[in-house]
Amino acid sequence: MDPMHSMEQLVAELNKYNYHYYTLDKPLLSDKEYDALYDQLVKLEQEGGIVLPDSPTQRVGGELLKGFVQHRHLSPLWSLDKAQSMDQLSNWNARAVRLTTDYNNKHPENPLPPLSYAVELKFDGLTLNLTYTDGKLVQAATRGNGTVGEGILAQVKTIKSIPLTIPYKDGTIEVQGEGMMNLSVLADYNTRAAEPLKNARNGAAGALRNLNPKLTAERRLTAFFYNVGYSEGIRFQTHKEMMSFLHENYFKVNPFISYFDNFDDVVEQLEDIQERRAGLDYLIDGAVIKIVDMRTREALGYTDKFPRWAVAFKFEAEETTTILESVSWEVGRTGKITPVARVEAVELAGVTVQNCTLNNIGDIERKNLKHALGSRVFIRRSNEVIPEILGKVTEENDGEEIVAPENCPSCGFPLEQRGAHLFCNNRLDCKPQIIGRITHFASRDAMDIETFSVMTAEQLYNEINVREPADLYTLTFDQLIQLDRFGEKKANNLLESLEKSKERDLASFLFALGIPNTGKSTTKTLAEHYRDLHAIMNASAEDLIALPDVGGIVADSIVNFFADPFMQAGIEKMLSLGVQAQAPAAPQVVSTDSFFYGKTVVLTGTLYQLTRDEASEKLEALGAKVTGSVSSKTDLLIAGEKAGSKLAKAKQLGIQVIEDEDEFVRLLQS
Ligand SMILES: NC(=O)c1ccc[n+]([C@@H]2O[C@H](COP(=O)([O-])OP(=O)(O)OC[C@H]3O[C@@H](n4cnc5c(N)ncnc54)[C@H](O)[C@@H]3O)[C@@H](O)[C@H]2O)c1
Ligand SMILES: [Zn+2]
Repeated sequence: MDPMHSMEQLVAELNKYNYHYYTLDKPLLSDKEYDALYDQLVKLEQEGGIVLPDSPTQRVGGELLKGFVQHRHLSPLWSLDKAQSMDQLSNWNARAVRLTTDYNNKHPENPLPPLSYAVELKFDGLTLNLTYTDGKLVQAATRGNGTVGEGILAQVKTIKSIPLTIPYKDGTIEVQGEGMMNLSVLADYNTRAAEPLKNARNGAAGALRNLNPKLTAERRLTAFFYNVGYSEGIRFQTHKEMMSFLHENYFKVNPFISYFDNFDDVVEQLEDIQERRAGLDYLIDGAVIKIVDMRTREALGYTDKFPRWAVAFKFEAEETTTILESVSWEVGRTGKITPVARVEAVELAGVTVQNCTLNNIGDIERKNLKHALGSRVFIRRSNEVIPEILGKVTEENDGEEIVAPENCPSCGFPLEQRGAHLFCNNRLDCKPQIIGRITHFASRDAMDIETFSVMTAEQLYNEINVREPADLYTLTFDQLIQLDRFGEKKANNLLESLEKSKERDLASFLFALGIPNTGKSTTKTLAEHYRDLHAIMNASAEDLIALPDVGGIVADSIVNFFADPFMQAGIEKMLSLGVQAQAPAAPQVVSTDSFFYGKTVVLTGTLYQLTRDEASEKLEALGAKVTGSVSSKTDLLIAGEKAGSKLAKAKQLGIQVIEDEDEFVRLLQS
């Protein structure tokens, strides 16, 4: 195809995508795919030296929606130059260095200071421009095309963290930030929403560009501010000054901002942010590097589209689209049936994705995926979890139907729907459930039976009829030695590990039983409170609810589990075979002298002199309570290296933080 023709096609295509993304808030492809097409266009334009008049490379943002009043920004809002690799980033820096040197050669009497950089998170939400006159919020607008945006004052006023009045009363200013939906808020919203939101960015953008502010309020948005775009009465010399101004005027500014004199340190910080990304409660799609000195910013100036004094370093995308090929149904150890999707292989965040989770049949309905087989879907992968299907790209029901099974795919038993999930109730005779229960029983945090794996469980099931955890304790050397791949040594090792596991403590034993909805921390609470297996087996739901962290669902699950004669028999059998399930010795009376005594402590980040588990144990021995998340009840945060969102939150809440590991260790010993 001749270049002109492909350029026209690309422009048309990209403009269509822009319209769906910016104007309708309903993207037709992932950012990753969009960016690839966009880069292709930029390349053609550069090679051919021609730019079509309606090329998206020439404009910031999108078209305005009818129905909103327009707002002309007092100074234009810019897009950001992008770097997708370290090379591109170095090029950006080289240009900044060169322009500064040129300037200094021309103005030797008043040179610019050496370059220094601010590194901020690049929030992935909707740009907001707020206008304050004499201290009062008088307008709020989207970025629009950069010059004119849509007035969304009523919508923005529903964001509780945005101040309606500010102390600065010297005429008019405009400040810019990003309207966002926290991921925890999105998850919570989606558990109740008739139509779940596909992602937090669309959740925020859709809510803000909606004519009904009530809907905006329901989405419980938040906003981070990072720029003063226009001001009558105040000038800043540095970015730091500007950020202090925003902070002093009650704007929410992000705590992850750092300043560097050396470009190599900037690069290191980018890696650091990338590692923290998965721990943040909001979406970021990169980091923004800005030159700190305002006079230098003026000297470097702007291109048509963006400032030369800032650059966005884009991280690897976490979202893309692919084709949903088929769905299979897997049976878990509790009998829960999970739909697993097979998708057309696609690269995402550094790995090839082929399997995605669909959670449950309720989710398939809610996400409008019922007729999605063979269609294009959005998938998202964050951190190491298996990617999730977020929804269909188009709204039409143009795919084949995903048919939920009526019978267990493994044992054929009729399935029962409870809530959003399907269950196979044939617990005693459904192979994957049995294998799952036995494997879980043997796992590290449970009975910790060394060398035991799913394969062992299957082999024991197939060849020696092992049907429940209790059967493990009846195994004999003669039985094991007959098994495939079992030599004398392996058989003895397994028997020894089984023998050793009989001494596992009560909490681990309870966890090993695999009570539905009951995790490690709950079984620990149970063991510490009751200190006796039969007391727990006989506890009523009322008693259980009185314990910390035990709610109604968990209490019912525990009671139902122990009411089951099959479980009771299995437990008694294990006890008769020598399993002890003892509570640990009563806690030592601790001295109240320790610095940590009576404090609620959270550990985060990497420690080097001891593991986090060891640190927890020591803290507990000194009378501290160690918890997992930072809240207003936290007294102290121990932040090791690479601490992420917990550290930020603790700082926000004004909680005492120990960041120096040596000091922490010293306090443990004193
Ligand atoms: N999927 C689609 O169909 C589609 C269509 C169009 C655009 N897009 C996406 O949008 C991007 C282009 O959008 P753009 O031109 O607005 O650029 P951009 O969104 O990548 O960068 C500019 C914006 O960054 C925001 N920002 C966040 N944190 C900031 C900080 N700390 N300091 C300064 N600004 C900060 C600002 O709101 C600013 O407007 C593309 O890269 C693409 O990924 C996707
Ligand atoms: Zn079954």
